[in-house]
Amino acid sequence: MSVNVTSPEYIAGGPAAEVVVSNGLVNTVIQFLSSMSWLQVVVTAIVLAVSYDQVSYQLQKGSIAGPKYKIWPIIGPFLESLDPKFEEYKAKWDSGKLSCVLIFHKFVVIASDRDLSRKIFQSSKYVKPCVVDVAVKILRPSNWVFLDGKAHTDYRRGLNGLFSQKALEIYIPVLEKNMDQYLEKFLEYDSPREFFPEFRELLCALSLRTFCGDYITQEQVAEIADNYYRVTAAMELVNFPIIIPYTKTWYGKKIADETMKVFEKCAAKSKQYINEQNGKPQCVMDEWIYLMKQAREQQSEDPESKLLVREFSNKEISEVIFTFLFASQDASSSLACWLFQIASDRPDVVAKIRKEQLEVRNNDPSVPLSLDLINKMTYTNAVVKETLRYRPPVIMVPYMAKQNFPVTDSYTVPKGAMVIPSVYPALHDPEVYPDPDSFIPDRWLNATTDMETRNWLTFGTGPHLCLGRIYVLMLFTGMLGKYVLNADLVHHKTELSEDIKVFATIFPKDDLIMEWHRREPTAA
Ligand code: HEM
Repeated sequence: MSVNVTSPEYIAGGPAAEVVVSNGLVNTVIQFLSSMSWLQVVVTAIVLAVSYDQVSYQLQKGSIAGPKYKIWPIIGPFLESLDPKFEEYKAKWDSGKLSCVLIFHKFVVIASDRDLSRKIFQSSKYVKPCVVDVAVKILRPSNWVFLDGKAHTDYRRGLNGLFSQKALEIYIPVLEKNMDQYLEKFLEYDSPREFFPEFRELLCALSLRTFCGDYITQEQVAEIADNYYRVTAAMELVNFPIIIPYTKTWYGKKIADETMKVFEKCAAKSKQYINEQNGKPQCVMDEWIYLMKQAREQQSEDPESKLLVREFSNKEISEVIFTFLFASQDASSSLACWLFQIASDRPDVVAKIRKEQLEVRNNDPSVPLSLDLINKMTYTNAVVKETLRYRPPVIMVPYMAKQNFPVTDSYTVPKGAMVIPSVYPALHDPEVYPDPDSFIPDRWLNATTDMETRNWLTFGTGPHLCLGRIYVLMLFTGMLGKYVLNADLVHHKTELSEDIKVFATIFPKDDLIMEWHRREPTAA
């Protein structure tokens, strides 16, 4: 807290008295400084800065858990934050329901408790999502993800229809065609390889085809899939205030801008197809433009009716679609890595999935995917849900306190602090998920309310709840079933396979070494 010594609250007397006192004080300080050597001035400045830093930390920390003193003066655990370790996060969660650190001047409060995490997610009066500074430059300041409160809720209402059951049904044939192509590619590899990059490419291609259909060319898909990692790599906690050519942030922004340009052109083509050729929606863009058309027609019939979906420009569409890619790419790649690693390590789980896959298709493996079929895959879906619990891709979500936030009766998060609800501890709560460090898909066959709601923070909760959550479950249930039915997955385990690497989301530390072999889907 800074104290203004010239403020009326601080000294009694009128404006004239204020000037006299502050002049006197300034003179005393100047006299004191001029009697010191430069070395003494520098040492005094450092001592004052370090003391201020410690006092500020102690005041903000209050009663919650955290190091007794800020061990590294000024920078705090900044170096650790550049290379985050899962074990360090875990130690923080174990240290208390609320704990804290101070990195430079940024005070960070971490909630590990389920109820406190939910409270933070749902307190939009006090908090808003917090992104690293460079995200605003890369995603553009006009992007909807930076809206807050009512403006955010209203905008989001226009996007909900893109992930309704009806819309999801439309995307399945496109997804299946692309899943098949990648399955062939994986089966053709003649030796084991790291599947972390393979899955990143697969998920990028699936997302791009779902979002843009055939308006995006195969070359554009390949180029975006190849380069997208530069966007993730650019999102560092601390960046230089301006973007310097040929640095990580420069490449990140370049790729984002080029990708948004591609999306803008796709949106123009989709408008032509839906509006001028009366086409049937086949991808997210089509569905969005179709919903706009429907809303327009409804309003022309009934001018008094409120527009359900307003008109979005091609540029706006391109920015929103980019946020979908941004939100999905790392989390979905993380889920793919854990899901296929876990499945290949557990032949009993694979056998049950295969049995179910044949049953729902009446023993005809050529039956194409549909929403109806996927909804019948109860066990396969349980495997996906258990993976999302056991290895949740997003382990915590940073928010920022817009004002002092009384998070408990005894502790108030100071305005401006980062406040982070954690996802992982709620999903490893032994009272709700007994034996939480074991992978037990069957637990989902008789799920309790707490399992599916109060503790289920995998996709967040509250006004920013993940827009793609139902799509994720549908896509991965369909894909796991199909891949396991058609391939034998061999995992080359290393001593790092079970260790967790944090790279925006979480991945097996050895990048998952696998090989895939073709199998006869009806084989016993
Ligand atoms: C395994 C995959 C995924 C996981 C684990 C995941 C998880 C999350 C989480 C934890 C949040 C923050 C929620 C909050 O603050 O309450 C989020 C937000 C979001 N997700 Fe996902 N997500 C996944 C995939 C996707 C996909 C595929 C899409 C789009 C197609 C998507 C779109 C979004 C969007 C747009 C937001 C921001 C919503 C808003 O601010 O209103 N996500 N996701």
